[in-house]
Amino acid sequence: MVQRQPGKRDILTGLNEEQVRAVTTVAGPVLIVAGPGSGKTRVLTHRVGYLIEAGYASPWHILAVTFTNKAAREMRTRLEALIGLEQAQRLTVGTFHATCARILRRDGGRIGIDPRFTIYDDADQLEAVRQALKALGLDPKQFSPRSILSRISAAKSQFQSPQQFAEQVQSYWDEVVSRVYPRYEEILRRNQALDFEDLLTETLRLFHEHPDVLARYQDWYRYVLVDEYQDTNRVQYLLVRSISGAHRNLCVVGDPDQSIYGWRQADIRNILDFKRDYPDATEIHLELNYRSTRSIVEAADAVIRANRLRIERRLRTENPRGEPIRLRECYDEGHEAQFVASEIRRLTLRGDLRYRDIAVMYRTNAQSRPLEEALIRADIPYQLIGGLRFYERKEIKDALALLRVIANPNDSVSLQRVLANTPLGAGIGDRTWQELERWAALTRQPVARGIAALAGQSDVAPPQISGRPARLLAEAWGTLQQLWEASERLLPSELFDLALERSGLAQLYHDAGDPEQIERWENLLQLRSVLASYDSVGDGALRAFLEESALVTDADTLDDASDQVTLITLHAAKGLEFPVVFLTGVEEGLLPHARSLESEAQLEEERRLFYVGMTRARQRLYITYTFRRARFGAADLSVRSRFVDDIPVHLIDRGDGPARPDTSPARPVDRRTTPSDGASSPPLAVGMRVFHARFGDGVVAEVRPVQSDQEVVVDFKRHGRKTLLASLANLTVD
Ligand SMILES: Nc1ncnc2c1ncn2[C@@H]1O[C@H](COP(=O)(O)OP(=O)(O)OP(=O)(O)O)[C@@H](O)[C@H]1O
Ligand SMILES: [Mg+2]
Repeated sequence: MVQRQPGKRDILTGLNEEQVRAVTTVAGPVLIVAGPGSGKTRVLTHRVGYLIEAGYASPWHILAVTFTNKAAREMRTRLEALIGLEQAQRLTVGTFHATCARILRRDGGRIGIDPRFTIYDDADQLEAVRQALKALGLDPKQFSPRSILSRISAAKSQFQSPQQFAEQVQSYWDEVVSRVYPRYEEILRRNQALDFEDLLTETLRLFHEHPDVLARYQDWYRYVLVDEYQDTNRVQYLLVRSISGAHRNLCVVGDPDQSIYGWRQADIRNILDFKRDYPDATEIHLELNYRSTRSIVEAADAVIRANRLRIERRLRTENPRGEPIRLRECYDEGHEAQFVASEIRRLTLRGDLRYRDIAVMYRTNAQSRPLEEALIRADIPYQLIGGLRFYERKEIKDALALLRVIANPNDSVSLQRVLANTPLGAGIGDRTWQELERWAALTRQPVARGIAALAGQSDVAPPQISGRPARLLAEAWGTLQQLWEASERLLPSELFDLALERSGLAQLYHDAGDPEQIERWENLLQLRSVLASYDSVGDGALRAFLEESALVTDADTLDDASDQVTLITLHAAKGLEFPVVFLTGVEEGLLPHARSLESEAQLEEERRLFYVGMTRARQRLYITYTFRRARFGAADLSVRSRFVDDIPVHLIDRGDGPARPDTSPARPVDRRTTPSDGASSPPLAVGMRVFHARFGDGVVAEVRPVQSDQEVVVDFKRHGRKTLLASLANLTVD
């Protein structure tokens, strides 16, 4: 096949002067700091193309690090168009985690890591914490495994060993964590598993202990490029510095104003310190935003300028002014969702916009539910990013656990899952499992070995299990052995079929009649088609597949091909762009999130998050907030986010009055008199004594006109100060 090989010129066309400089300054360290939509990612991609086309490097000498697998795939696709498929395939483009996993598979043996190691994803890690808690006799219901895990992950990413962590314990909570942490590590080691933190820290340890290995990678990756550099943490920073240490051809791009992963130990100093660590670095600023209309750019600029901890920089664009930013107050979250759905309907009916051009964003995952309901009711197709993902469904996890056990028999967490959830383990109860675990902890051997001993295939003293459970375990072991043997000769998709059949999963789901089971079977078939795409990979195909599936991050489920509205959290939306963006729930307590209200630094991070959301929009930006919102089961009055106040009024369109709930009979709206329905509300004035059904007696402190209604601030005797909408509050005047 003859491929069109574009030359240098092609790679530089369509770039502005500064972008060309960023692409062609190939030697030495380069720092590109620029605002959203200024072409940072585009520059990085073209730079890779340029290095190859201009003859500076062969594809295999280039390492490009992206923030998500999705971003990696996108970059690769663009490069295929720029430099041809063959060249693009030889590049290393991936996330930190994927890159490190590859390095450890190859060279981890030098520091005692079995190349067949399993990668524990978030759910596996939580399960390991749960197991550790149980082993310590602590109740997972009392000590949130999620919080413990995030504390452990934080410690690990700061190189704190369990011992070091224990030495600096200061609270009761830390004390609990310090007991769980070593157990957690032990469980991972016993299962030959690495968590996400390990992938990075173990790679660093490998480099540190074996300089010859590091030297090999340094020589290999002569050109290193990193996107979204502002969100790298300390460990990632050290990795980048090590790998690029010899040639120093390191190019990083980022935007300190978009640093939103502080809670995951991202360290904004990495970008600020770059110049100190590389005093000879070429620094390039990209000035122009190509993504958004002038209204959006000016509004976003005004919002971010209110942060104090930032380098003064102006965002500007030559794009047309476009439409104003649409700010809408809605009655509650149901009404907000209705408003979003009806706007989407309106926009798409006009014909120039498709569903996939539209994204609805929110601060927390839980906010997606009413939105989903409204979209379903309006018959609008959508995809949810970061909800219950495909890979988190039970049947998928079960099948994956089975495949993992086949790839690595010593992975006890997966083995337990297989025995607990598939017909393979039918009849094997908790008691049996507890004994196996006790045995494993005592002998410091993988559980698999205990089972092998029961089946008469290992010389170690077997666990104390006899009778029917022992027989069942031995049988299951026999089946697994057949699968191990088969895995040597079968293609991934063939192995999948065999594994599903032998484990009984196929019969369980396929032969079942009810729709839910059929849906599960369909999901399994979908998984099979993913596996089939690895059939052509050759040796190590199964492992490559398991690797990818463990590393899929939230943003990776985004499927560009389908015409669907995207529902996504602000965190996952980083780096993406959409013609139309709805930012919903822009309220105090949500954005900024309640947890961030106490510290200035966290408040600033929340503001950056809002800024990231605003700057995803190309043509139209909606900002919505509610008058009241159900939180923790009870409806609470909401206050519009302070961030909105920083948008210059002339850029805003508030619509004509508060957006009105649609009182169609399809969804009866309780108590939903529209605010303009003010006839029943008494005239209120400051100083009046009033009574409210829920809050009791109070005195009016303030009255403000809002569109066609009044906002009343009342000091209640028992419940303190509340802000109410006059037409809805049903206040009785004394
Ligand atoms: N010189 C240019 N001419 C035309 N369009 C451009 C140019 N540079 C960038 N763009 C377009 O502008 C948009 C934003 O570019 P890109 O995604 O690379 O920005 P970014 O700086 O990486 O943004 P973010 O900070 O949000 O990740 C893209 O659609 C890109 O194709
Ligand atoms: Mg980008």
